[in-house]
Amino acid sequence: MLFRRLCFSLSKSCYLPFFLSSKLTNPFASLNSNPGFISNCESVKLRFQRRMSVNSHNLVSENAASSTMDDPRKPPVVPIPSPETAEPIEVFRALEASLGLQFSSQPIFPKPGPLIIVISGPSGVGKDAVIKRLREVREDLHFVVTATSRAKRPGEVDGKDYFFVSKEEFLSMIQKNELLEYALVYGDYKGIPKQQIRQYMEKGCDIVLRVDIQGAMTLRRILSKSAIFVFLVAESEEAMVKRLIDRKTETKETLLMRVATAREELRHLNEFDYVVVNKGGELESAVKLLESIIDAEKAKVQQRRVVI
Ligand SMILES: Nc1ncnc2c1ncn2[C@@H]1O[C@H](COP(=O)(O)OP(=O)(O)OP(=O)(O)O)[C@@H](O)[C@H]1O
Repeated sequence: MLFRRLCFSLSKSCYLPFFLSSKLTNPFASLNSNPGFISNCESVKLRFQRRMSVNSHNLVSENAASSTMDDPRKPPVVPIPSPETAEPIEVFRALEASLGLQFSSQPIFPKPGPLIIVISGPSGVGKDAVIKRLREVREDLHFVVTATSRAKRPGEVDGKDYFFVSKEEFLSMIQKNELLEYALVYGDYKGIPKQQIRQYMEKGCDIVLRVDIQGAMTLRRILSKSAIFVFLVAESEEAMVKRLIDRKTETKETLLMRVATAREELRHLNEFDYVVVNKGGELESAVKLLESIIDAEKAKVQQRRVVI
C-alpha cells in the first residue's frame, strides 16, 4: 500500500523530489526556451494525433505515447509516422522531435581549402603545355605568373607567361622578401611572388606553381607537406629530347645544357608526391590525371593546410 502511494506521488510532477525535477530528467528541457522547436513539436504531435484517429496502424502505439507522456521522468515520445504512407516532411519533423534536435543544413564536411599544386619536371616534358590545358578545363585555379629576368621568347606575353623584369628589379624583390622562392636558372633569375599567391588563395582559388626541379626542392623545404608536388615526365628520354629539339627555342648550347640537366633531375623523382607521364600525343590524359589528383586531394579527411 505504501509502495503504491509512493509510486503515485512520483508520477505527479508537483510531488517530485528535487533530484527528479523535470529539468534534470527531461533531455528536452533545454529546448523549452526555443519557441520554434515547441511549435514544431506541437504541430507534429497534433497532426499525428489526427492521423492516429484515422489509421492507427500507421503509428507507434497511442497507448505507449500517452503513458510515457504522463511520466515526466521520461522524454516525451513523439510518434513517428510510417515513411511509406506519411509525407516525408512529417517523418522528418517527427524524427527531429523524437531526438529533441533540429537537423542542421550545414555541410557535414567543410568545403576544402585551396590547394597549392607544384608542377615540376625536366625541361621539355611539357609543363607549360599541360598547365595551359589544365587552366582551360578547370575553374577556380590560379596559375602563378613567375617573375623572371630572362629575355622574352617570341610569342610570350608579359604578365601572362612571366613577369619580365630586369636583373636589378629582381634583386630588389629578393631584398624586400617578396618572393616565396627564387633561383638562378641557366643564368637567369626566376622567382614566385608571395603576394599573388595570398591574393588568389583568399578568393578560394587553387594555386598552380610551375617550377624547375631545383625550385621544387626548395619549395619542398619551405612548404613541406602543405603543398602537392607533381613530377611531370615524358614517356622516355628520347621523346623528351625530341620535343625540346622540335620546339626550336634553344640554341645548341642551351639544348645540350638542358638535356644534360634533365638526366640529373630525374633522380629527384622520389621527393615528389605524384608522377604524371605526359605521353606524346596524349596531353589530354596527362591533364585528366592531374585533375584526378586535385580531386582526390580535396576529398582527403586530413586536409593540407598552407600559410604563405
Ligand atoms: N603530350 C605531348 N605530346 C606532344 N607534344 C607535346 C606534349 N606535351 C608538350 N608537347 C610539346 O613539347 C614541347 C615542350 O613542351 P613545354 O614547352 O610545355 O615543356 P616545358 O616542360 O614547359 O619545358 P621548359 O621547362 O623548357 O620550359 C612543346 O613544343 C610542346 O608543345
